[in-house]
Amino acid sequence: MDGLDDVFGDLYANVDAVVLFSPSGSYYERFTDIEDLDLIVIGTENAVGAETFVELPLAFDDIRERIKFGLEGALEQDLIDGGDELLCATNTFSDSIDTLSRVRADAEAHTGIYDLFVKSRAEPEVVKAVLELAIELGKKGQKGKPVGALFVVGDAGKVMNKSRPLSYNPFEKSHVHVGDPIVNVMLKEFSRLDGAFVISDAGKIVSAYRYLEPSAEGVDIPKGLGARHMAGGAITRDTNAITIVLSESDGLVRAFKAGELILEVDPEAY
Ligand SMILES: Nc1ncnc2c1ncn2[C@@H]1O[C@H](COP(=O)(O)OP(=O)(O)OP(=O)(O)O)[C@@H](O)[C@H]1O
Ligand SMILES: [Mn+2]
Repeated sequence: MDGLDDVFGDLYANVDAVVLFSPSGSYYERFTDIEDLDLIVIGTENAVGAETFVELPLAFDDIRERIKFGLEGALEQDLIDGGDELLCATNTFSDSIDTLSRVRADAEAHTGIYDLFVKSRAEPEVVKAVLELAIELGKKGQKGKPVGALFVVGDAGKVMNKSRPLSYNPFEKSHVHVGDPIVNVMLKEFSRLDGAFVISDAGKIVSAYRYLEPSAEGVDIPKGLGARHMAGGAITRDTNAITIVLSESDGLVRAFKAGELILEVDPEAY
C-alpha cells in the first residue's frame, strides 16, 4: 500500500519529536531503536520508564485536552519549543494507541495547568488528590443529589486569617490528610454543609465550614456562577492558595490560582 504511505507519510514527515501518550511497554520499545528520534512519553505514570517523560495530572478523556495539557507540560519542562511540529500518538477508541495527530506546539496557548500542579505552594500530590476527590464527588453527588464544594489548598495560615467559622470545626484536633480513603469519605459527608474546606500545603485538613472573606476585589467568573466561585477565585488572589471548586449548579470542577480560572473539567468525562 505504497500509495497510502505517500499520503499519510505527510503526517510524520519532518516532525521534531514523536509524543507517545501512555504507550504499552512493547509499543514504546519499537521506538527506542529509531535513530535521531526525539521521543517523549506522556501519561499519568511513567509505566515504561521513559527517559523523557511528562506527567499528566489526570487521564484526560478528551484527546484534545490530553494533547493540549501534555504539550503544555512538555513546553514547561523545555522538552519542546513553541512552533515544533509533533506527531502525537494516543488512544481514542481502544486501550492501545490508535490515533495519530500532527500538532504544532503553541507556546501562547498557556492555560497554567502545569503551574497549578507543579508550582503551587501545596504539594503536587495534594493538589491531585483534591482534584480527584472533587471529580469523584461531582460524578456521584452526595446520596444521588448534586453537591457543590469548595477546597482551598495551601497557605492555610493566611487562608484561616481571611475566613471565619460557620460552625464547629470537625477537624479541630485531628491530624488527618486528604487522599486517605477514610478522610475522603468524611470530606464527602461534610460537603453537604456550607462553607469551604481549608487544606495545608502538605494535605492536612485544617478546617471545614469556613466562610471565606477575601479582601481581593471580585474576579472574573463564568456567568451563572455565584458566591462560592467568586470567593473561591478571590481568595487565590489574596493568598498563595489555589482553590478547587465543584459547582452544584453546572456540575463542573474548576481550579483557580492567582485569581485566574485555570482549569474547567466535566467530572462525567473521567
Ligand atoms: N464566601 C464563601 N465562603 C465559603 N463558602 C461560600 C461562600 N459563599 C458561598 N459559599 C457556599 O457556596 C454555596 C453556594 O453559593 P452560590 O450558589 O452563591 O455559589 P455558586 O458560585 O453559584 O456555586 P454553585 O454553582 O455550586 O451554586 C453556599 O451555600 C455556601 O455554602
Ligand atoms: Mn449558585
